[in-house]
Parts: sequence; C-alpha cells; structure tokens
Amino acid sequence: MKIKICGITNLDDALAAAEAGADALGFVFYDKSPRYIEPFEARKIVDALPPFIQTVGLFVNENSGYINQVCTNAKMQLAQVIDDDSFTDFDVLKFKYIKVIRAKSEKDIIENINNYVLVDAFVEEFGGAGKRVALEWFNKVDCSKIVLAGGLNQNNISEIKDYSFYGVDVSSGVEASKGKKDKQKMVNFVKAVNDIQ
Ligand SMILES: O=C(O)c1ccccc1N[C@@H]1O[C@H](COP(=O)(O)O)[C@@H](O)[C@H]1O
Repeated sequence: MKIKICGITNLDDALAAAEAGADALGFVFYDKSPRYIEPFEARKIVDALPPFIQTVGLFVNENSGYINQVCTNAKMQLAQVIDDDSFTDFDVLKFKYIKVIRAKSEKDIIENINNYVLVDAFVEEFGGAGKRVALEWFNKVDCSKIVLAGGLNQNNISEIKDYSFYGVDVSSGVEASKGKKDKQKMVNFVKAVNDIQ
C-alpha cells in the first residue's frame, strides 16, 4: 500500500517523512489552509529530497493554468485536485493528476471509481480535518485504485486491513500541530501500515 504524508511545510519534516518510509509527500497550495506553502518554498524542499520520493501538489478549485504554473515552479510530479464546480480543464493539464472525491455517501464513491481516485471525508474546509470516511461505504467496492484519506492515524489504520486500498494519505494524524509533523507519529504510522500488509 502506498503512503502519502500531506501538508509538508518545512524541510525537516519532509526529510523525516522520507526517512520514515513515505512514498509521496503532499504540499498544500490552498492558501486558506494552515498547511499552505508558497510554491517557491516547496521547490526548495523538493530540491533537497532524496531520490524516489514522489511530490504531490494539492489544489482546491483552481484552473488548469494555475495548476500547471505551480506544479512547474514547485517541481510537483502529481497534482491532487479538488474540483467541486469544474474549475479545472483536465484536458490541458500538463501534469499527471488524481481527483479527490469528497465523499458524502456510498454513492459518491461507487460513481467515481473508474480510475485512480483519492477518497476523503467531506468537510467544509475541504480537507485536513481529521474526519473519517465511513468504511462500510467501501464494502461493495474494488479499492485497488483508491487512495484513502481522512482521519487516519497509527491507532485506526488496522481497521482498513481487509479492503486492499491502493494507498493511504495522512496529514493531521501525524502532526504535533497544524503544519508541523511529529517524527515519531510518522514512523509509527508507516509501521502500522506495513503491519497490515
Ligand atoms: O491538509 C489540508 O490543510 C487540506 C486543505 C484543503 C484540502 C485538503 C487538505 N488536506 C487533504 O486532506 C487529507 C486528509 O487530511 P487528514 O489526515 O484528515 O488531516 C490530507 O491528507 C490531504 O490530502
């Protein structure tokens, strides 16, 4: 199962997340988030990362031009896109992307799993709120192309053992405070994910 640690705001946390075993690091380019990072600052972190760590830029209701520009400037390899009202023209995106499903019901999930997606809980602030998605909504779903997000941590990750998700995405569950990761929580989370595989 792939592991993404999101909301990286500084080099120390980025290197600790990579050392802990994260496959991907997420950088939040949504300026209302307490984990927001300027593209130029993200690029400095990316330039200092070891090889084989994927960099993911997170966008909320942005147009393709902005996403292309920020991913270029910040050296993001993947765009994670929340697109509630068709702001983004995916046909002109220059970067590989994964759509976010902010799930309010089982129907939201079943209708959207024809490709790789990231499923997070629906929250007004768009994400990073530590809120879980109801696991029973996945009981009738092939989860092999789903990245699960929302309220995950070292103590509850064992609950997803039997669902065979493609990956997991965590932010607040490995934080000391919003925007500051806790190194031990990251190590413990990665170990807990590996323990259920
Ligand atoms: O992290 C944020 O601040 C954020 C802001 C706006 C949209 C999405 C955001 N985070 C995403 O939400 C998931 C789950 O967060 P958590 O683990 O429940 O705190 C996070 O991994 C990001 O993909």
